Amino acid sequence: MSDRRAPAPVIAVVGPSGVGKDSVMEALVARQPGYCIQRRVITRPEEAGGEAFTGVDLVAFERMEAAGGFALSWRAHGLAYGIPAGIEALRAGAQGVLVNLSRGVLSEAQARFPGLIVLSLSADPEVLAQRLAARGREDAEDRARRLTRAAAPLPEGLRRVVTLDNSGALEATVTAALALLQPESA
Ligand SMILES: Nc1ncnc2c1ncn2[C@@H]1O[C@H](COP(=O)(O)OP(=O)(O)O)[C@@H](O)[C@H]1O
Ligand SMILES: O=P(O)(O)OC[C@H]1O[C@H](OP(=O)(O)OP(=O)(O)O)[C@H](O)[C@@H]1O
Repeated sequence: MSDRRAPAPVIAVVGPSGVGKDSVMEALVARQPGYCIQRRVITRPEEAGGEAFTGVDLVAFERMEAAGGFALSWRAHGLAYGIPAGIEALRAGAQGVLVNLSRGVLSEAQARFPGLIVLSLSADPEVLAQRLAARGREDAEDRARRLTRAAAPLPEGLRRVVTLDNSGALEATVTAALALLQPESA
């Protein structure tokens, strides 16, 4: 009998821009030893701030993509996003690996990562608009475009979905998320 542990589940944190995906991910990792975050590669300058990510230009991104460097990649908001293939090494040593994904890539993610858990966050429309504005990274036009995707549905056929409203305090969301995720990821 092998004594190798199965890879940790990938926990895809999804929801509209400004809903709090990165904040919830950071708070979950701070509260739950064994959880870690897989950083994304994004065609955005690292100085833009926000989550910790690897910023590359489109030529470098497409080179990495063609070389099989991404477990998943997609385009949104005029940017290209990739989840490095190195996520498998993180899964080998963790209890859960959190990634910020597009809702549009979830079916592919479930096929790529068996046992995928989706943590789907929502917030009231006025809260979303306020948070996006407070973040201050996008101009008004880009913010308005992002808000039109706020209610985008999840694809059919996802097997493990945890849905939470993050309109209230971050701590409340994280406590609820841990209670719902831990039995599943233990
Ligand atoms: N529960 C919350 N209560 C108050 N502010 C929050 C909460 N969750 C996130 N925020 C704030 O909202 C903004 C957007 O959060 P962020 O985590 O960047 O969202 P996303 O990754 O979904 O775009 C940030 O300024 C963050 O500090
Ligand atoms: O298909 P959707 O579910 O609408 O998602 C589209 C993109 O928006 C989200 O980005 P995020 O809110 O993190 O914005 P950012 O990557 O520009 O920070 C998500 O991480 C995807 O990259």
